[in-house]
Amino acid sequence: MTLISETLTKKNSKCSLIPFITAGYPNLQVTVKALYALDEKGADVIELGIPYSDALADGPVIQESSRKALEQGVCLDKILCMLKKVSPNINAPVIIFTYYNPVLARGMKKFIQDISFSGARGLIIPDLPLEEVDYILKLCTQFNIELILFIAPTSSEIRMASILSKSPGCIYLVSSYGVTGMRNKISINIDKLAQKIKAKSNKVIILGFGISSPQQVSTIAKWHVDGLVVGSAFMSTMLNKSDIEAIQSLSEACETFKAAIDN
Ligand SMILES: O=P(O)(O)OC[C@@H](O)[C@@H](O)c1c[nH]c2ccccc12
Repeated sequence: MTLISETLTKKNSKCSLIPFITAGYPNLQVTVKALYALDEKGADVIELGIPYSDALADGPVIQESSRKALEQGVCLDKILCMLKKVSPNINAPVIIFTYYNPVLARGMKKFIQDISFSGARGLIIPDLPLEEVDYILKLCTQFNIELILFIAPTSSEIRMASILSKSPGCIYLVSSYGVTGMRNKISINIDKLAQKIKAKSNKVIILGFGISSPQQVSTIAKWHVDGLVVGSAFMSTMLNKSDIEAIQSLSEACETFKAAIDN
C-alpha cells in the first residue's frame, strides 16, 4: 500500500481531513504558511492545486484563486521549489492536483519525476482520460507517487469497474454533479455509492465536492468514506484578506472542521 492510502487508512477508523488549497494564492509565501498551518491544525493529507487558466471543473472560488495566483506569476517550477523545502517539515503527505494539460506540456515523465523530487506523494488529474491511465500509472509507480482516480455519481458500472481495477489504492468519489463549490446538501445516495465501492473493492475512498460546513462534516464522517476533501469552503475563508488574516481564517476553519469529524 502506498503512503497516501496508508495515511488515510490508519486513523483508527476516524475519517481523515484533506484540505485543498491553490498553490500561490494569494502568493507563495502564504502557501508556505498555509501548508504548515493546515498540518498543525490536523490535516491528514493536503491537496495542493496547480493554478490553471482553463480549469473546467473548478467552481468560482477556486477559479478566482487560480486566476490571482497566475497573476502573481506563480508557475510549476516555483511551486515545486517551494514544496521541496516544506514537505520534509510537515507530517501530512501532499497530493499534487493538476489538470492534464500542464502534465502534457511538461512531459509526463518529467512532470511525475519533478513532483516526486519535490516530496509530493500523490497525484490527482481530474481530466485524465481513462485510456491514458496505464502509462501514467507506470510512471507513478516508478517514482513512488500514488495516482488517485475519480468516480462520479454518473460513472457507469463498467467504467467504475475499470477505475477500481486500475486504481492503486485510493479513489476520489465526487459527491455531486457539476463543478466544485460549496453546497447546502450532499445526497445520502453518495453514502450508498460509497458502500457499493467498498463492497466491490478494498479501496480507500475520499469524498469531495461541496463539503462546506462542520455540520455536513460530522454527518459525512460517519459514512463509508475514509477522507473528506474540503477546497472551496477553506479557500473562501482566504479570499480578499490580508496575508495574516488569510492564514488565521484558514487555520480556524481547519481546526473547526477537524473537530467536527470527531463529534
Ligand atoms: O471545492 P470543493 O467543493 O470543496 O471540492 C474539492 C475540490 O476543491 C478539489 O478537490 C478540487 C479542486 N479543483 C477540482 C477539480 C475537479 C475535482 C476536484 C477539484
